[in-house]
Amino acid sequence: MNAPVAPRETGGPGPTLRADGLQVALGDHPVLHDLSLSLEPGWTAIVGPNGAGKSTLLRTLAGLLTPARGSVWLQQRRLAEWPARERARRIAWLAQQGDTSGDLTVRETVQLGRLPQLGLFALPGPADEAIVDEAMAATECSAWQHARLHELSGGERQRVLLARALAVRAPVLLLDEPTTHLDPPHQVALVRLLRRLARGHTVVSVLHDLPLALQADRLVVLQAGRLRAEGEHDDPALHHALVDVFDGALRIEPLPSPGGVQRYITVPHLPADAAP
Ligand SMILES: Nc1ncnc2c1ncn2[C@@H]1O[C@H](COP(=O)(O)OP(=O)(O)OP(=O)(O)O)[C@@H](O)[C@H]1O
Repeated sequence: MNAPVAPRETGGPGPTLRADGLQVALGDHPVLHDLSLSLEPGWTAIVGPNGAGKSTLLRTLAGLLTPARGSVWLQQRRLAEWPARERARRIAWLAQQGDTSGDLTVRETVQLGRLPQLGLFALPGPADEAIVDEAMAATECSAWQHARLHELSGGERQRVLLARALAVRAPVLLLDEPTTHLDPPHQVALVRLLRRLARGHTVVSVLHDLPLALQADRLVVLQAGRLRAEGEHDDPALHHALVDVFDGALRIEPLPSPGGVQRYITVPHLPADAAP
C-alpha cells in the first residue's frame, strides 16, 4: 500500500467534522448520549469496548444515521443541509461489513468510488481511470482487477473496498474497522497508508487493535455511548483511561525514550492462568 495518494483540500478554518451534543438511538435502544467531538485533519482512531457505540458514531458522522438530538457539522454547515452528492464528494465511507454482493469486478467496484464526482450519467474519463489505478495500487489490488469480488478472500475484498473509498478522493475518510481480515503485513501497510493520508485528509477509523490504533495522531475512547477520553497517542492520561475502560485487560508499558519525553504503549495484560 505504497502508491501516492494525492492529498485534498479539507475546507475552511476549524475542525472538518464536529459532533455537537449527539443523541442517537437504534430502535428503542439509546446508543449515543450527548456526545460532542471535534475532528481535525490528521488521523483519529476511535476505540472502546464492544457495543460502546463506535460504529454508531461513525455512521452518524457519515450522515447514515440521524441523531434524535444534536447535529453533525461538516466544515461550517450542518451535515443534514448538504446536498447528498456534495456530501458524498466530501466524505468517503468504508462500512464494517462492506457490501461485497453482486457480480462486479474489482475494477468496476473501485470505479464506483468515482460516482459522487461523476454523477449517474457521465462516463469515467482518463483522469478517473488514473485515480482508480492509483487507488488499486495503494491497497495492492491491481493484480486482480479483472477478478469478480466474490472470487476473492476476505482480506483481498477488504483491500478492494478500501480502494473504492480512496477513489472518491474525498477530504474526509470514515473507515469502520479497515484492518478486518488483513494479515499483519497488510495491517502495517494500511497504517503507513493512513499516516500518509493523514497529511491533508481528515481520517477517522474505528479500530479494535490497540497497538494499531496507537499509531494514530489522536485517539477517542468511547464507553457506553459516552466520550470517555480523547488525546494524543502518547498522552499518559489517555493510556490510563484505556486500561480502565478495558477493565484491567491491558497494562501500560514505558517505551525506550532516550533523552526525550517518556512514551508509553498499552498492551494486552495476560494473567498467569491464561498463559500456555
Ligand atoms: N439495529 C439495532 N437495533 C438496536 N440496537 C442496536 C442495533 N445495532 C446495534 N445496536 C446496539 O447499539 C449499541 C452500539 O452498537 P455499535 O455497533 O455502535 O457498537 P460498537 O462500539 O461499534 O461495537 P463493536 O466493537 O462490537 O463493533 C450496542 O449495544 C448494540 O447492541
